[in-house]
Amino acid sequence: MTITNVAAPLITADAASLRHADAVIQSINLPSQGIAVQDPATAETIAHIPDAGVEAALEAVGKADAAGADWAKSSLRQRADVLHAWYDNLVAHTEDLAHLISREMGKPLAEARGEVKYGTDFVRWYAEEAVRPAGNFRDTPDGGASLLTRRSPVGLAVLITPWNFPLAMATRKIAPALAAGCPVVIKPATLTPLTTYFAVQLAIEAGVPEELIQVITTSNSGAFSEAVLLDPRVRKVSFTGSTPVGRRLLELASRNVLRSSMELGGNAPLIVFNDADLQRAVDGTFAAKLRNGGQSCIGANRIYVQDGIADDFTAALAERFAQVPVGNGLGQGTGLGALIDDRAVAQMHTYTNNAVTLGATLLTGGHGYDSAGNFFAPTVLDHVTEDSDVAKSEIFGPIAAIQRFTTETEAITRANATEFGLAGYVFTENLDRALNVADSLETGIVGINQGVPSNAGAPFGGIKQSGLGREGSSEGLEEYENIRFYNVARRATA
Ligand SMILES: NC(=O)C1=CN([C@@H]2O[C@H](COP(=O)(O)OP(=O)(O)OC[C@H]3O[C@@H](n4cnc5c(N)ncnc54)[C@H](O)[C@@H]3O)[C@@H](O)[C@H]2O)C=CC1
Ligand SMILES: O=C(O)[C@H](O)CS(=O)(=O)O
Repeated sequence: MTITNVAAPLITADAASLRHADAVIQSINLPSQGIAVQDPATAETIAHIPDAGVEAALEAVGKADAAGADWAKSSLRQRADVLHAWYDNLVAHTEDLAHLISREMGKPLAEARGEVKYGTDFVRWYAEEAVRPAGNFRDTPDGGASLLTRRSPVGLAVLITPWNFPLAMATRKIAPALAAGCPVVIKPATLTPLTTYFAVQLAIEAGVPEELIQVITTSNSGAFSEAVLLDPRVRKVSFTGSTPVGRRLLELASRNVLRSSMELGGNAPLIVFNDADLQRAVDGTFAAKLRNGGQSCIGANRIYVQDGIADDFTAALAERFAQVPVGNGLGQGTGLGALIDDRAVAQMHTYTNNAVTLGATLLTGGHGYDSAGNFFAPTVLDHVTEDSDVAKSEIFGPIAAIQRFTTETEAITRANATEFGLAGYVFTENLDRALNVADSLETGIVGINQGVPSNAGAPFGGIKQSGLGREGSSEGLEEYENIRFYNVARRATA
């Protein structure tokens, strides 16, 4: 099979939406011009961001550290009020944020609005969580003393985020850090940095102390992390991105024994049983695969379908994929936007060709477009073999790779045959089977008849080589807290 591009019409950007996005970009205070930021749908340069060196990064550490001294002394109510104000300001700018996300990352405007809802939910959750009383008073088992436990801010946190959810990955880290009383230095991906700059600008407008959140962008992220993670003022690192980079950051974090949160790569299995509700399984798989154009660490990567339902399922899924409108995320009705860069598109061609060469059947898609943008068609491959690259690698794109199975035990064994353990999915109308399979999956997250399991109220994170720690819910706050205890001697006074 050869790499093909087709001249099928792509949806173009709506002029008013482009003007809206570019007006937001103009409103962002970018301290200097260094690195070009491109629109993945058109290859246009839409902004230039600072290219900070080590000196500027360490200066940011100093500013955050200084601002953090007062923030650590703030009352829980003060922290909550500021986070509520930031939430309100973000929500008030939903359209600005959504247009900006679409412009710099490529996702359809409707999905970008969904990300704004998801990302702001983290700020609201930690505004509410900030005042939750934590700690307790207990007696030692043998008496004679009491134990008081309390929580304190872990200290200056370095946050490093990926390009695929430019707002949500930033707020999922900044909000709990602030709620716990910590200052932050955040380094967003240089592919999609503008949303972080804008969101932090809105935070300062809402009353977050000006120097408490420092944003650093740099073309040399390795030098950045080697400098800041070895700085004694830094006490925490929280990273979302690929497992190889996570390993490197953990090596650096080990030097000063930093508290570390790692949200890393995935290879999610999605299992459809014969007793699944067909429509529910197709809808859930469509969402789990095509959300964010498949560029999600929890995206359905290996789709296992039981023999009895497989023909109907694959035909229905292929029909859904074939109907997805492809084009500029700022266009009317776009269902799948541009992928983040041309390397991603080339990778989709390689994955498709490799799978078909090894025996897979291409049911729909499998091609790119004659365009300056990074487009690849929604693709469904059936009868994928286990030695195919798509069966072993994190696809991170709009390719549904379907494999068939016969027994429940076989499906679980194959699903767990990976070093990753972030998310998994199971579709069945049998409650016992759903919970038995969920219990057996070696993942931190399971979607049961549900293709989008993420929620600000849930402790998001992986096991095995998909990461350490959790983000979201009350567990996400503990990542930024030290738990301490006082042992108080007691004696009778009456
Ligand atoms: N577990 C999760 O929640 C998520 C995991 N990911 C994973 O991330 C990958 C795709 O996202 P990418 O941004 O391409 O990942 P990436 O790991 O290449 O980059 C992520 C961030 O780390 C920075 N970075 C890279 N090398 C660094 C270094 N040596 N020191 C400091 N920072 C460094 C990048 O500039 C970016 O800001 C996939 O593997 C995906 O599974 C992506 C999103 C969420
Ligand atoms: O970047 C990702 O893939 C996210 O962590 C997945 S989610 O939390 O947005 O669902």
